Amino acid sequence: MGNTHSRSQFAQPALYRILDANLDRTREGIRVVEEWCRFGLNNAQLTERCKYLRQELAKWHTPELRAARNTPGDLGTELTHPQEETRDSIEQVLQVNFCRIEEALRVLEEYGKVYSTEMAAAVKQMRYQVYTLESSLMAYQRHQKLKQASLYLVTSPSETLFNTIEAALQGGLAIVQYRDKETDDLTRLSNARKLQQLCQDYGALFIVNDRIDLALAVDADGVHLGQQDMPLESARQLLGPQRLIGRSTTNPSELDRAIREGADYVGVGPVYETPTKEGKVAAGVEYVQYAAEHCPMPWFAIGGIDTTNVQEVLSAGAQRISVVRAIMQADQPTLATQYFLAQLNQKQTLRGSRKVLSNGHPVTEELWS
Ligand SMILES: Cc1ncc(COP(=O)(O)OP(=O)(O)O)c(N)n1
Ligand SMILES: Cc1nc(C(=O)O)sc1CCOP(=O)(O)O
Ligand SMILES: [Mg+2]
Repeated sequence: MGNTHSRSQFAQPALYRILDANLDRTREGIRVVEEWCRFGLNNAQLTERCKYLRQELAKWHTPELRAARNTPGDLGTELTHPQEETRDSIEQVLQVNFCRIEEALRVLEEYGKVYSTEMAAAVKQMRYQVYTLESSLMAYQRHQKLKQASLYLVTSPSETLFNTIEAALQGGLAIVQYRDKETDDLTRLSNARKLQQLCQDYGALFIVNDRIDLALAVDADGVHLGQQDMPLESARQLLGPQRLIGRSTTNPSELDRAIREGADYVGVGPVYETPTKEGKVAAGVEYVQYAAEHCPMPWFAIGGIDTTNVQEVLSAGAQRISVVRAIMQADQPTLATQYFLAQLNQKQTLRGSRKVLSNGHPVTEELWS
């Protein structure tokens, strides 16, 4: 490689082996991520970005470096850690591999400075590109899950919090929001951590109500903010582009503002009066109808929804609902979850072939994505 610096006879084989091993490590890690972008997400743009990075790295993987390989003499091949042998989820596979890629790029950059300053500079750029790729991929995954989710459980304080949530997750629940206005921060932090882990184990999104600091502390997928909570612009600055932000809306003007301000999803309600949010006037099914015709991003009808009225909410145009009591207080949260999901799925299937709204306008959410 050009711009090669002098090095001792003794150090050269070791240097080449380090570069060769870390070029391999980086390319393999990128390939793992690439396969998910291609086959898991079907996302051509992300797949292309991985492929580009692999090809850029390959340019530096010269015969000279490959020739230094000495696998039988490499002590590292025998060193494994039990944590390397299992992965709980696809998210973990991706996280571990991004970590591996970033570490290996850092090694290439540092040792590359002895080998070729050009290589070190190129690898540094790649490391930044990998950070951006990781953010884009995580954001994309979250948005995909959000789009696919139709039932959203907002928690209430409960003696059986974790059992109830796990039971609902077993029933197929796709989003959980931790909402707790009663306990102290230490308990909140501990509860949020456990719920985040539980949701990750089941591949569900985990959102924290009101508290951006708590969401960041437990690496939640996002926050839910009401009209009296933090403005969206400040929340976005704190959370960055890759986490989800939900906004409560009660009327068309709040909805329009949430859309303009870049909310990822909105709550639409309360559809009915509810003891869970005492004193809040019902927005009614009329507002659900309005949202169905005007909301371009995922939205969840919320407030007083249970098994007796869910059909009315779906008939008004809701494709997604959010509940507290109907699952948190159900005798069998798994069955309650499955019941709501079945109602929602039935609605989706019926709507499947209809690509226009009752007023003849195209289905707006399809245009949004
Ligand atoms: C999905 C969803 N929609 C609406 C709300 C209500 O949020 P907010 O108005 O901030 O009220 P509190 O929940 O903080 O009492 C929600 N939490 N989730
Ligand atoms: C947390 C919350 N937000 C609402 C809103 O309209 O913004 S209604 C609501 C409570 C919903 O509880 P339940 O399902 O028990 O009626
Ligand atoms: Mg709030």
